[in-house]
Amino acid sequence: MEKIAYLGPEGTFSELAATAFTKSAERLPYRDISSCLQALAKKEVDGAVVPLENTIEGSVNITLDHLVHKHDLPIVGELAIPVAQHLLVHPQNADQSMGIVYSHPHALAQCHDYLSKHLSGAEWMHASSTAKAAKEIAENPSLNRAVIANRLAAKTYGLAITAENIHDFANNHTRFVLLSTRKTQNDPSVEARPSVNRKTTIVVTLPSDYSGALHQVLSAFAWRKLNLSKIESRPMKTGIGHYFFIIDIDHAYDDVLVPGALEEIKAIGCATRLLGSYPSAVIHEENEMESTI
Ligand SMILES: O=C(O)C(=O)C[C@]1(C(=O)O)C=C[C@@H](O)C=C1
Repeated sequence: MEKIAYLGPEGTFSELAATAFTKSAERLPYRDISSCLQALAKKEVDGAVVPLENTIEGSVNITLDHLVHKHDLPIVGELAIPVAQHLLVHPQNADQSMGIVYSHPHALAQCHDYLSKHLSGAEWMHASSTAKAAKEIAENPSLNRAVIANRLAAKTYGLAITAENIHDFANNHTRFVLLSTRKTQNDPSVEARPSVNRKTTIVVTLPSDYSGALHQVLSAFAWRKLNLSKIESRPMKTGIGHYFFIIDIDHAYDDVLVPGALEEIKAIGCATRLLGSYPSAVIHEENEMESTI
């Protein structure tokens, strides 16, 4: 059976996403995103499902940086899943006010407005994942902590939901990617979804002594009418002011115009690297997810 690594323990959004990609695979929880990617690089698993970007919080930098700096692990599919955050407590503490709110930093940030309005006195405490926080308070009811996590975590760890849908913006989605060194470029589970699109993600490094290089990179796509759905700069980590760009193109790599655009970019001295050309789909509502939440 195929093995897929995800950020554990059971009940994370990453697990929900992994299930949405492939229900039949064996899902293996890892303590953090870098361990998931390392497990795939060492071929302990056949694939890894990791978060890339959230509607409210933006990019998951740890994933981007690992894909660019540490590993060569192709993206073979993408799913954006709905992220509904709830406030959970141990059932013994359902009537008490909690002094600490405990969760993954991204989950806390997605509920910033709610927390300032309803739990302004509470301290924020970071956990390695939403489900890790849920598991810990389930095991230690004496901890004076509320947790932000999903419905699956509440069910898995027997916690009470005291406030539902506390994320600050209704349309909260996180893009997850499936990475694999074995699969073909077409992940069949995403390919089979309605409204699937093709996307190509590249990393571009600009030549240092070329003014207007970014303008030229963008115009290589613009005059071919190739739509870009994302462009973001990240530090190269080699010195202040050194950046690379991650660009999402809304077309397949073998789309007739894409190779020409990339050749044009290379001709001005840019280095390019392909992170993947893959099918991409959005799951709009929680009830469209295969797993029970
Ligand atoms: O903690 C989890 O449940 C995760 O899967 C991680 C993570 C993230 O890294 O952004 C994934 C989706 C949500 O945006 C919140 C947290």
